Amino acid sequence: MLLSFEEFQTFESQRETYALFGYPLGHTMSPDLHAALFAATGRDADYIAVTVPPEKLSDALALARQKLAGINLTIPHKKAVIPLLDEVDPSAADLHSVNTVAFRDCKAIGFNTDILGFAESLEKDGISLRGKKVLLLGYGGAAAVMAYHCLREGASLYISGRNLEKADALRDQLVEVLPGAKCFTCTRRRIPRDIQIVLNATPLGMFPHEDKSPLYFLPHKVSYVFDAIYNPPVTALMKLANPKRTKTRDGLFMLVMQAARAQTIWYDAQFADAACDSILRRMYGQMARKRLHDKYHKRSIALCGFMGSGKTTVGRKVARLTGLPFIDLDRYIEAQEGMTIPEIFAQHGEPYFRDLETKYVTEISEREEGCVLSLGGGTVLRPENVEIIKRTGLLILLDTPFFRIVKNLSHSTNRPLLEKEDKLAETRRLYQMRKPIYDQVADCRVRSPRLGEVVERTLKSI
Ligand SMILES: Nc1ncnc2c1ncn2[C@@H]1O[C@H](COP(=O)(O)OP(=O)(O)O)[C@@H](O)[C@H]1O
Ligand SMILES: O=C(O)C1=C[C@@H](OP(=O)(O)O)[C@@H](O)[C@H](O)C1
Ligand SMILES: [Mg+2]
Repeated sequence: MLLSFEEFQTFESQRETYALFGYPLGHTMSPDLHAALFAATGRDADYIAVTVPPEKLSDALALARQKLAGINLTIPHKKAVIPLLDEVDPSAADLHSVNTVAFRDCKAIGFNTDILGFAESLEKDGISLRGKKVLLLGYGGAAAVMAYHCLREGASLYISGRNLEKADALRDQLVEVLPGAKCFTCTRRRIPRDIQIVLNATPLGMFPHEDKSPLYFLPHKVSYVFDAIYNPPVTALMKLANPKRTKTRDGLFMLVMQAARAQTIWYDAQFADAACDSILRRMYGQMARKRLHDKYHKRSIALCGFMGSGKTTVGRKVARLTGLPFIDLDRYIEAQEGMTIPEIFAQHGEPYFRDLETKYVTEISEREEGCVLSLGGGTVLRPENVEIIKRTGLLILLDTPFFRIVKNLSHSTNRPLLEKEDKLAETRRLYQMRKPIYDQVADCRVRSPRLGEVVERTLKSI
């Protein structure tokens, strides 16, 4: 729920309620994210977003003390709220940045959980900072959080960005609160060659300017890239990394964990790793759905690929994570025709089945409501079908390695095309014939033998 300040003045909470204050507040994932976290701990609580203009922050905080159980703050309130609070946690005070306020014993106490979110995101990837040479791109609020954590953990930090004076100002602010910290600034041309970790806290590469990157190449010793951006989930900077040598991480897990830690502060919420991972996957699902509309102007996701590549299995999971309805074309045809696929092939032959595919693909594509549509392995071989699918759908290829496809098909009995004496030879023959067509028609592709990875990569490919 998004409220204006005026609406918030008359707002009456039905149950324990938390809020995000910001200005302006466009699209924010926080209400959905906090709702998912409340659900994970079984907390009966609401989370709302309130547009609070800077001059109303003091009034809004006074109202919050009466109506709310806790608040989060975003731009431009993180610093401005500090003089209005009764107490401020030392890290938040050092950073001049409060993103979480708890109301305890009639006191408003400020914390910064962005630091915790960043720390837990690095921890998830097993990254230790002690003694590492770290390059930080940017000098704004997110950069300050990341720099503070790196320096506290004993990294040598190089801050770079377009405006070196601002980088110098951030360095001076940090060295003042962390005396002895190894903090330097450098122009983009003087980046040390032996940098091991790169952190992006600039907005360069954020949707819709996805081709922008704060660097053109990575120093050759870089083993980890963290980008605070989460739309897109894979930024141009992250794409510079060679996956064999360099791990990458986008900013979504940091976002999830700063919210989780706010709930820990508010009501001592504890989250199992599995619960956070499951919420992270759902957030990737929501982001994929948003990008499907905003970037591609489509309402559906269609999965293509060879028989046994995982279209049906992956499609069902992608549907659950995006919240879109799921349709498997083969099951849809079977339900409409009252016959199984092998029965249709046996009684009417393949050309008849292909006409049914065109008929039902048209029907499904014309629906107002979008869906995740798992196609049959042969559906995209007809150019007409591809054209129909792409009118409303983004076509993603599950480019599953051949060895995995063969394993997946080993127990299959309901694929009439493979009912040949030498099933493996026929599988290979069809695969080699079709592979160039799949490659040609797909908008995006996902290649991995591991099912869990395929689902997440499918969402991130959008
Ligand atoms: N990457 C994978 N790893 C392990 N099993 C998989 C993988 N992809 C698919 N499977 C399994 O292979 C079988 C066929 O998958 P399915 O989703 O029916 O493929 P398709 O719809 O593309 O023909 C299913 O039993 C599924 O669980
Ligand atoms: O590749 C094909 O031509 C076919 C694939 C099957 O779907 P799956 O790809 O889901 O197995 C099914 O549509 C039919 O047996 C024909
Ligand atoms: Mg299938």
